[in-house]
Amino acid sequence: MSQTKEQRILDFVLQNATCGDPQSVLDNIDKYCRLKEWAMNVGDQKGLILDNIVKETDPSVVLELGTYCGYSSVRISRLLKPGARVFTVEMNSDYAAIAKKIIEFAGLKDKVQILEGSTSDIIPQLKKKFEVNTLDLVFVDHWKDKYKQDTQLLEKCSLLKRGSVVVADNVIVPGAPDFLEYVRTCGRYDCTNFPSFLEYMNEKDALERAIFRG
Ligand SMILES: O=c1[nH]cnc2c(O)cc(-c3ccc(F)cc3)c(-c3ccc(F)cc3)c12
Ligand SMILES: [Mg+2]
Repeated sequence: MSQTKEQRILDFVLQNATCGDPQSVLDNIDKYCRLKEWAMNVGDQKGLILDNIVKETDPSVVLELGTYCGYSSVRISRLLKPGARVFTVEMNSDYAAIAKKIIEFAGLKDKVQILEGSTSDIIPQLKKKFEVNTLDLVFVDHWKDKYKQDTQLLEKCSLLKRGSVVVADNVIVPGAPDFLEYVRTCGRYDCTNFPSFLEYMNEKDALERAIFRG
């Protein structure tokens, strides 16, 4: 059966990265996607900004919307203290299967739980089914048209507390203008834009950090 791009990324990692070494997994995904086939990982440049936000936040409970191949799950969970957890939501089961293998190869399976399904269905289940109280960090990186509605759903489900940090990828390319307008004007978030570049390209992109005021 012909391989998918995501299977080729996994194979490259398995053949070139070091088992149990998250940084080598990240470096090899970046190498493959820069030199061979572009893919929608947050990448090394925006990834460094995300690293700094994770280190500043030192979260115990992280929610990621959009797992893809697991690159940012590895990126985030490699920085977490013992006992801290990442819940990552992916609706594409082929992507989820690849991500599971990449996260396991990186040695991070005990820190990351992949939840397969739609964010609209899973977010309302986090408290009762996954024993989540509130979220310390949310990385929004799934689909531009769902950023605003899912952020409002997090509020509605009382999953954000004062100081909860929401970080969104791609707020320039492809852009999420309704999300940006909402978090910047609704009065419930302190927003900061972090200009960078689209992964593996010279196009301008940015992360937006929106800290919930409670
Ligand atoms: O959808 C995305 N989710 C999460 N991160 C993404 C990302 O980091 C980058 C892109 C992206 C792709 C192609 C391009 F020219 C510019 C940007 C996308 C995306 C946008 C529209 C699409 F039709 C399919 C993919 C996503
Ligand atoms: Mg992205």
